[in-house]
Amino acid sequence: MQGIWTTERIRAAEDRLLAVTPDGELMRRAAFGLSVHAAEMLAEHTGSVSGRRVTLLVGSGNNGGDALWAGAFLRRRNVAVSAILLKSERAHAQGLAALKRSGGKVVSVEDGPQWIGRADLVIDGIVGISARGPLRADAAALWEHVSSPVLAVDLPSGVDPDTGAVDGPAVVADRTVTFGALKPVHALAPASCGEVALVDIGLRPELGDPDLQRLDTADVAAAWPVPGPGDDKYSQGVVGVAAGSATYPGAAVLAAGAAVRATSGLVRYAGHAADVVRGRWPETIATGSVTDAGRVQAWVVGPGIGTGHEGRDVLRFVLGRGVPVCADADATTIIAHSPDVLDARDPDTPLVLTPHAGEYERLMGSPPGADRVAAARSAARKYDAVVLLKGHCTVVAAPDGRALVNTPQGSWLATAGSGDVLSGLVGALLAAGLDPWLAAGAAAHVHSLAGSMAADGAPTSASGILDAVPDAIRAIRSHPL
Ligand SMILES: NC(=O)C1=CN([C@@H]2O[C@H](COP(=O)(O)OP(=O)(O)OC[C@H]3O[C@@H](n4cnc5c(N)ncnc54)[C@H](O)[C@@H]3O)[C@@H](O)[C@H]2O)[C@@H](O)CC1
Ligand SMILES: [K+]
Repeated sequence: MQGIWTTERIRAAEDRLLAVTPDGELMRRAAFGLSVHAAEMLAEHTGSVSGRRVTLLVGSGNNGGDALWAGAFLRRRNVAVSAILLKSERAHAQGLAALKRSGGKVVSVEDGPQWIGRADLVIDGIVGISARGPLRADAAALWEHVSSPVLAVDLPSGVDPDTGAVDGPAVVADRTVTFGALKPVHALAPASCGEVALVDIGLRPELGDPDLQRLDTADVAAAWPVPGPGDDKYSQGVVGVAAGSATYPGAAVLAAGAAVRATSGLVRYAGHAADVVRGRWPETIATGSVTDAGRVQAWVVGPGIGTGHEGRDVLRFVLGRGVPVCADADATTIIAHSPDVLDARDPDTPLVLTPHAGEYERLMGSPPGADRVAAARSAARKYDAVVLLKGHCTVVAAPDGRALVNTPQGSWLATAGSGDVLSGLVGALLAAGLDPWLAAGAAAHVHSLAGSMAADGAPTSASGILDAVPDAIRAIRSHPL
């Protein structure tokens, strides 16, 4: 697992470390790491380091100090460094002195655009973890002129460090170099951060348990069910899928198909699309009703079942079986409109809810807002359920407060039916007995990997994602641990 800490926790840890570290040492460690990445980017983009031009955008805090010190280190490699001080009277004094000593040039904000225009690389040291809100007018005006690759110091300025929200002008970086630990912005705003690199400044021992996590490939590989020699089709966990309708059988085919592709046990289907599901997935046992579906170890319920009486009865029935349930799509809407259906649930059986923003609003009475992690946590508490909040980055929260983020590569998953595939994956992992929070997180991880493998740079579809699920699992399991 990769740990992620809120800026409040980072600051407290930095204070403890600063108290036992010589003055300026942490900033120099951070800045040296930053300068290494800057040189690497120059080499990547221009083929050389010496003789290249770097422009620093420098704000009034320590983030600007990091940039100035990095500029001084880059001078040692014969890089021409110019620094635009947004608040010249409040620029980091030691950093500025170091840059000047090294032969770096300080240029005025008015002359800034021409220096930015000539730069091979721009380093964003405008603000770091202490700032909130979009770029202010002076920085936003300079940002307009940037066309070279951008390296962000700690985080892209103008993006909220704790939520990744962008609410106005903000830096978009090709690479973000952060110090000591990942902050929420790095997992929640991949499009703003670009590639994220972590420079160790010795903070980890001061940090304690993370606030938020991200699954590594190794975590997903270790969690994914693999049958042993003693297993048969029942012992691996039977998945029940209650989805789709005679008019809309697609959701049923996709959710059942994902369960078929994700694990090697048995999948039962119950609903009005039984013939279509049986035709597409002959390995399933398909019946017309949940009441005669037979025994399963977990249910996926909701996609395409409708929100009327019949859908409610189906949901109530599966909630009362004493097995984990993944309630998706129409099932979330039913729960929002008729919360009494949850009375059928044995409180000890896990429930996973998978709302997108609109379904979340129905469940909670207000939209998720900028802080999607807090939003998922509060829904998890309210419903005593694991809540998988869909969006560009998927957030999974458990009622006990655990939360993880899945950071995707691109947005190809935003395609019709993609959610049906995800719920089938969650159901398969629940039936295999995984902890429901981990099941939802691992399913989101494989789903997004399958999406990017299926897309491979061009649009894909839910069927494409479904077909790529085995490749995604294979890629994860063959990844060196
Ligand atoms: N404290 C430490 O131990 C270390 C801190 N480091 C760096 O220090 C940064 C945090 O430094 P600071 O706490 O000085 O704060 P920042 O560098 O984040 O800047 C805060 C300053 O920016 C101004 N500001 C606030 N909102 C703004 C906005 N929207 N637009 C423009 N200016 C705004 C404030 O007046 C304040 O002076 C980290 O992100 C990291 O880059 C690193 O050097 C590593 C070590
Ligand atoms: K920054």
